[in-house]
Amino acid sequence: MYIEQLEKSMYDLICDTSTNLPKDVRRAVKAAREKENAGTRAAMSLDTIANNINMADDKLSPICQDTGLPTFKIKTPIGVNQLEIKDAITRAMVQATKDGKLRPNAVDSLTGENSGTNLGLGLPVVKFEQWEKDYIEVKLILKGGGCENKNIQYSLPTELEGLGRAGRDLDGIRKCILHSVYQAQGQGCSAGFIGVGIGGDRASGYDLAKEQLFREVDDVNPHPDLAALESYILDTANQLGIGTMGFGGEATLLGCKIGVMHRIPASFYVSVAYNCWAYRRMAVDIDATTGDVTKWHYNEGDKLAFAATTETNDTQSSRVVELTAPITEEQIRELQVGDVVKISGRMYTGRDAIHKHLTENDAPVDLDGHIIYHCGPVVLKNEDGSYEIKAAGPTTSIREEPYQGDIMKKFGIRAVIGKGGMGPKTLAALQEHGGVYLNAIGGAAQYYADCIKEVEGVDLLQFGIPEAMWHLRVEDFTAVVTMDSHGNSLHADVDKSSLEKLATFKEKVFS
Ligand SMILES: O=C(O)C[C@H](O)C(=O)O
Ligand code: SF4
Repeated sequence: MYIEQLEKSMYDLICDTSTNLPKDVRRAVKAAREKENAGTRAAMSLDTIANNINMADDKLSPICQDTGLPTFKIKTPIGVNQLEIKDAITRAMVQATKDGKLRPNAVDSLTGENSGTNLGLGLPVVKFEQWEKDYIEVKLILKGGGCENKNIQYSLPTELEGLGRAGRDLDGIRKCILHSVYQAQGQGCSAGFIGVGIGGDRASGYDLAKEQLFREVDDVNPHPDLAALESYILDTANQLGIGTMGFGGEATLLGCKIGVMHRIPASFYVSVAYNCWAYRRMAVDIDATTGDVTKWHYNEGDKLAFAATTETNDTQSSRVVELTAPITEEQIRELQVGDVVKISGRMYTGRDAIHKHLTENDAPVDLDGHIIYHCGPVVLKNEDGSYEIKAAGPTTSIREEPYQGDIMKKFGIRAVIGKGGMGPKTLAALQEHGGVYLNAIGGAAQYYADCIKEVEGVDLLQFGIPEAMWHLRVEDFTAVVTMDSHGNSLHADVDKSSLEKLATFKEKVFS
């Protein structure tokens, strides 16, 4: 009985973490929304995010399609069998994957094969500790890949762009943390949260940083120097003007939590774990004799649902252009950075494996005039053999920078949709070939799944569900032109202006 109940409790924890944003995170998103001026791109993005949080609630579906790398941190009373807990988690992970609450996310690093179950070497991460209490505590974080890629570790002393020398003191630490927010730009789906670990070695420093992400967003650090640093960073980072999705704006960082540990004389690390707004972490207390959940954490206060978006907000300050593939070069050349595009008709997903594949092979379909969506959806197969999209937001586009321009030219692709923007190589290709980069709202997986009316086919499914080429029929799929065919890039502009702003925080603040 204990075993079955424990498995059910673990299943509930996994599903809730994936689908229900914690209350403290909701409060932070709400505060960000209140800061942004209506009608701006940042406000529009936060509206979409708020809508998406509601939709995930209603459908009990993943907030973001990237259900991340699961890390369980467990404390057990002396005498509790930890192997049984691990087995219960394993079974619950498999079930949650089958039910579309988790995307199959475990990929063999050498062969690229997706296990399909979320189980693999070292996955999920499960860490145990013993404690004196008589109940079990299980914490879970589902940390997405795009924000994980923006984690950064500094070894002091160092030189930082914009900020100059960062020495081995509190002010050097301050500079590293500010820089970590700058370097993430919008790529980790800002507005984000950071956990910082000061000290340790490379591995324990990152562990400490990630551990900070289990703190309540609105707690106060008991260490006065760190409390002051946390509040300084939160205030200052929000002056960088990076904004939601890197579109520019007032809300860049929603939480900063800093922990400290000893180091050895030669090493001085500042490790930063960046988490997107889709900050999915939850914890439960479990009765050690029955396996029942006795308490949910992060549960103080009212559960905020967000007011629905008004259509006018979307369009107030932008031109809205409707597009249906195949698109002509002429149509693309008319688009300018800042235009809002509503797409109906066909688009194809393609992310890391597809981009590599297309550089070396022919495309399985005619891509001339078509749209590629950087997306790895959560998909379930129905009994009649058809597919259902359960979650389908964009992935970070910059990973395709080495391939994108060449592929667009080779196959005649006119538009790519993703998030976080792309670099100079792609920008040059857009100009030369007549292409456009469209930024969708990262993490808004329910919102975009709703725009997908049908899966009309799939190719290269052998790459696994997230990496396959899905043929989608969409309606009113909304995205913003952030790189156009005239050499303009909103991402380059925001990077430049935020670096200039960063440089104004060069002077010593903490001694
Ligand atoms: O893998 C994904 O679908 C998205 C990823 O988390 C990302 O932010 O790029
Ligand atoms: S797509 Fe964005 S919101 Fe989703 S896991 Fe990646 S970084 Fe987080």
